[in-house]
Amino acid sequence: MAKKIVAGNWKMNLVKDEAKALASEVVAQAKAETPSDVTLIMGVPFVHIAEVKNIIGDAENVFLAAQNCYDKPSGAYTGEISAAQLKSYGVDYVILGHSERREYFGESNEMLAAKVDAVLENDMLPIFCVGEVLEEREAGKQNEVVSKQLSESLFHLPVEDFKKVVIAYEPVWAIGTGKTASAEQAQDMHKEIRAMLTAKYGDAANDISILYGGSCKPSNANEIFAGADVDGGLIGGASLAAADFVAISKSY
Ligand SMILES: O=C[C@H](O)COP(=O)(O)O
Repeated sequence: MAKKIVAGNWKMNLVKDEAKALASEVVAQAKAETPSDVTLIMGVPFVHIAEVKNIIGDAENVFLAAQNCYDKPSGAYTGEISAAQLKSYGVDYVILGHSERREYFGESNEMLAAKVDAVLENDMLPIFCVGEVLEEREAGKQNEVVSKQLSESLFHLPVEDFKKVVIAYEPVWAIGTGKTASAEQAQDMHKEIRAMLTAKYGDAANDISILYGGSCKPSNANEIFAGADVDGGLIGGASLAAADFVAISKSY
């Protein structure tokens, strides 16, 4: 069975004291309120990783994610961060292929395949984002787009590695826009994704967590998470308020 996961993506928000305060609130509230079968993840900017790791301490249900990494192991790549460096700070998950990285930093499916490999080689777990832009949705091409993203970045993996991947479906037109996919649209796409994974990897696909992302908040999480193939959420804006983020983790 797929694990229930609520992952926050702080994106490029918060300075040091704000990050420490938010992480402390999340850890305290999650301890008291998040159901024990839900994995809560904070996806934080690189500069906050050490502080947030320290705050998480030995909390049992809260994990740490980075928002990107480079695929090369080390060397003259000024400004980049390797998977091994992230691992050395105790990072558990790495968000890869977010639409903002695809759009603003030109990340291709091929580059992302190499990043997926680097993350897995360093014993961390990728949260791999897929999703279509508005024009693709309006042209009815969402299945084709997502299928290409999955096959070009993930389908080279042997099944034992593939089982470590978390998928996040984020329709780009719903990110930060306040426009959420309907619960039905989310479930339809998640079911399609599950079918694509099953066609490639068989029953192992049933254990893969497929998260929904895009204007998910306490007021709509319950309805979205009710979808049979929706195993949780990748939360942007609402992960910046501890009470909202933890409320979402109770929305199953
Ligand atoms: O990674 C998170 C997603 O981009 C969703 O962001 P949002 O919840 O602010 O729409």
